[in-house]
Amino acid sequence: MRAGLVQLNVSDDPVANLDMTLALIARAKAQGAQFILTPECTNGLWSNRAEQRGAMRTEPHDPTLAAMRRVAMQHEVWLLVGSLAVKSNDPDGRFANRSYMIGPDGAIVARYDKIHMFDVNVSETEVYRESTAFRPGSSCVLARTPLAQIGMTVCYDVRFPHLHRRLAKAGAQILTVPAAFNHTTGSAHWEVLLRARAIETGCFVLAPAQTGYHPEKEGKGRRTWGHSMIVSPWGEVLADAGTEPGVITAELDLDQVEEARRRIPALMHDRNFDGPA
Ligand SMILES: O=C(O)CNC(=O)[C@H](CS)NC(=O)CCC(=O)C(=O)O
Repeated sequence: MRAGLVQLNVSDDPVANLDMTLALIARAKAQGAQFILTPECTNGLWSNRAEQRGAMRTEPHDPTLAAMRRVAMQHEVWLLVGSLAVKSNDPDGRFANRSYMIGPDGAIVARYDKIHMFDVNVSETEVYRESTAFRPGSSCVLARTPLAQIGMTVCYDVRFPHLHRRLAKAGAQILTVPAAFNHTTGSAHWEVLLRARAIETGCFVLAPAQTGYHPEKEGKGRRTWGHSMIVSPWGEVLADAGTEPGVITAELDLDQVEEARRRIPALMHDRNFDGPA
């Protein structure tokens, strides 16, 4: 199976973001991709949460989601929409940061709400409080498709290895890590984290990412790292998108999942042990 990852540089204009996304999905299809993936926050990144609130829709009324279902049907591909910010039923009015697995008939076969919120002071000037705008999910999701068993995660989740291990033990062959990784932590951690998750689990890791400069955040620049990546179950980087918007593809041979786990059966070697709780 050929996977195609779309790397985006979104703004706070969902219409322009959708145009760019559709053009790059068409390019991935032209390059032979049967499974196409887009980054976290495909419908946009906002600097101003009040403006974002005005632009967000509930799931049945989200124009990006409707367009993604149509384009999956049009190209007859499986499509992982890394995430969309959608209005949820949260009592505090927060959005969901929700990832969608869409089939070639346009049906939504799985939804995953990002569990771990990026509430982090990257530096004195770079502060993120994702949980003020987004309501975290509380369920781990494995999408069972005819393509593969696909463990769904989003961005900051990549730092929580037990989530990935649980997905792999439940049968995942591919882990999806759509992201809007920030530039500072991306340069230090992104590739290492992705390769570690692949090696630990014996899964392919598909990580479509945002790249470049996004609308200013309360006067502070927001810059994402790019480097969308396809990693094999042995931990090799099969493709790296660099820093420009675009598409990368790679052929995924799912037999490599079993092979990597046969060579290093660490997934089966868990033991109970005593010690600090
Ligand atoms: O805020 C929004 O609108 C959309 N959400 C994001 O972009 C999220 C939270 S700020 N980004 C991350 O999780 C980056 C994680 C990261 O960079 C790391 O783990 O180092």
